[in-house]
Amino acid sequence: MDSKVASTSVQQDEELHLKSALESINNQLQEIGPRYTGDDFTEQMLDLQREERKRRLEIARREPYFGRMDFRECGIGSAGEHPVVPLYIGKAGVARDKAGGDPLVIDWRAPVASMFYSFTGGTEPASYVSPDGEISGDMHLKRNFVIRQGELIRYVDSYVRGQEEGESVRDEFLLYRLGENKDNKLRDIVSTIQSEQDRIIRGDKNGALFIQGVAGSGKTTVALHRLAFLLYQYAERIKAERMIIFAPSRMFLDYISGVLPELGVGDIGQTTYHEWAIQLLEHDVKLTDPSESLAYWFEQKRGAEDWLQATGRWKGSLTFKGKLDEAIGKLEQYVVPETPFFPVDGMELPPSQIQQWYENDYGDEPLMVKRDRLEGRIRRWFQSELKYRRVQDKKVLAKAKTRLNAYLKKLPSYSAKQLYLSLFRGKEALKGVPQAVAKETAARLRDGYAAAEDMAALVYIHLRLYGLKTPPLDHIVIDEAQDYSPLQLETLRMCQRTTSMTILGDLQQGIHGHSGIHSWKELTGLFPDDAASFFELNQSYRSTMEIIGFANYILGEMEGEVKPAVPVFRSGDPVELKPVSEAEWLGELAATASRWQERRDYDTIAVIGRTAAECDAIHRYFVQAGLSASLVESKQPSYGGGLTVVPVYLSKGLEFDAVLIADAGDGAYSQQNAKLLYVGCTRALHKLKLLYRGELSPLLREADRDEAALQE
Ligand SMILES: Nc1ncnc2c1ncn2[C@@H]1O[C@H](COP(=O)(O)OP(=O)(O)OP(=O)(O)O)[C@@H](O)[C@H]1O
Repeated sequence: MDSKVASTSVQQDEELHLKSALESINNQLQEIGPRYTGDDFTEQMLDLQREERKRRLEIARREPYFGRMDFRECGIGSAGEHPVVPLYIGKAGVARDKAGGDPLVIDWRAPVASMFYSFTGGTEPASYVSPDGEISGDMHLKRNFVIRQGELIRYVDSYVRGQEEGESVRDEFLLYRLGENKDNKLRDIVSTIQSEQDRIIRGDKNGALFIQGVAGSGKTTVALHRLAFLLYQYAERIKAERMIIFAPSRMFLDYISGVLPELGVGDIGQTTYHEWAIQLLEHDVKLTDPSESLAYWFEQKRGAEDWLQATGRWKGSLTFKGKLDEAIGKLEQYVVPETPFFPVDGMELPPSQIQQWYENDYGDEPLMVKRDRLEGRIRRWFQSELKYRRVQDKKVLAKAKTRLNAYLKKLPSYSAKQLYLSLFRGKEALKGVPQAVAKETAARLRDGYAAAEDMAALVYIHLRLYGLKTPPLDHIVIDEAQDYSPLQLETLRMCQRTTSMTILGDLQQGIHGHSGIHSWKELTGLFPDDAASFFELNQSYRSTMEIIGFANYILGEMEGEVKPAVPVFRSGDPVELKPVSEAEWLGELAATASRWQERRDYDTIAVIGRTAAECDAIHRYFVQAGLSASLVESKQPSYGGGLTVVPVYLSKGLEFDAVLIADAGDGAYSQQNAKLLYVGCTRALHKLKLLYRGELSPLLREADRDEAALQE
């Protein structure tokens, strides 16, 4: 048959199917009556179920499904050989009608839908694990749709049985999606999740799942989809309110804030480690301005000497945790006073009795909780003994009370801040800590402040002394985990009954090496072997082949083991590398940004500077030149898209259709700054241009020799 005729009739069939699906969804929505407002408990529960159904139908009304697969289950059913069944897959599952029956749309997280992602072609049987065991069969068709406002815009067959033509067709839909422009929010990828990503999304709930992924490999996106999957798969066992995402900044949280609602998931906590810590510490300390530390590390040139003196890695290490354990152990020795308690003559409470209560009655409770219970126990002993001895003389009673209060003062009572401060004070100050650091840390704490590098220690002490006062967390996601210390991760582990974490990052983007890890072993080592799994994502989906090829040259200049990113076969403009004189520099930046804005090819454009001071100057010039641009600063809660001027160290995690690196000269990026420059270049989806003043950065000399990759 003529393939054009065939595709016209497929288009018509799919349009008809879409029409009838939308009709069914609308009818079902109309049938859901108004909300129940009475007191009947059963009705209230039914109302909640109706609301949940309505929410799913509303998601489905916007885009009922994005994929179809035709599958024939192996074996013989009651009516003979199983037929080939078309299964439509969408963001939310929808029943065919109010009574249930066959699903009209299958939720992408359902076990059968996993084949849509795991099946990558060929005639081998496809299979999935259903609640009743493994089911296998033959895949006959895999089709992707783009549906907007109820209209079928496009469909692409990525697999048709009997017409396998290698892999090229399969990528067509992915390429179409990757070629789209992006706004200022990360989006869901349910329609194009790749099999390597799907394995992570559907990975086991228990244990710590680590993902090392190159820039643009979809780590953040995958982690968010995994949360949606876990909530669906373990609906009875985990709650959204007990899941939490840790991200590096408020701006980053705003950037990712759209994905979970698009996937129909709400109520998941989203925070930064430091904000969370301050809350856990009940605001007993304030965090010093993080922009001071950023300014220290990124605004001025830092050499090897500064790195050696940095205390962040030490304060986040397991050696330091050992010191904290020692201090807490010492404190524990003083909980039971050495002297007996004599409230009135002849009435004695010996330390051996108190010790016995302490050891036998309070189990594994945190130290200060045990101390408080002990205080209560002593008070009860005091009252009952006075009663038993019928002590009624007011003077004797008053004296006894004074003695009680004096005795109870002997039970040590410490906040995390006080205990931590005691480690840095006087002659007892921790050995191995340079005097200047001890002094500075103590002075800060006395003023009620703690630096970012002190937060994990404070949280650790607090949890050991007081325990977690909120319900334990069901699942934790840590994004940009290469910036975490082992002690930070340990504190989060203490907030769970059973470890269930998704920990993602990229060592090649570890620009906070003064405090973060240098090898994943530093974090994986916290878990027993059977409780940690490690995944690598080496394919980059964000950028064109040209951009990735260019950025890989920078990777080649990094110290230690590096893995080049593998691009998806998506070609775009060659990378541009252009020298400019000091006098031309700002004008050239403005002219390029303005040209890109006028062409309207890009929705988001970033001019990435080396420092905040440089960005400030560029932004002021742009404004004077009449360009509409926004400037990203360290404390900013969000960024608005369009043309943005951003310091490279704040651009981490974000992405832009077009990126202009303001100055890639050797004055801006020396050999030690490979990670920074790599982060900057890998923010670009479709277009990358770099200007440089003076000599080109040594990190780019190899790239500069590759004439084929560059545009003159
Ligand atoms: N399977 C996919 N289909 C379509 N787009 C994808 C897919 N995987 C990732 N992407 C896109 O690639 C881009 C990068 O994703 P994401 O930001 O999650 O990557 P990342 O690994 O966290 O990046 P980085 O470490 O550089 O910040 C996003 O635009 C995302 O939508």
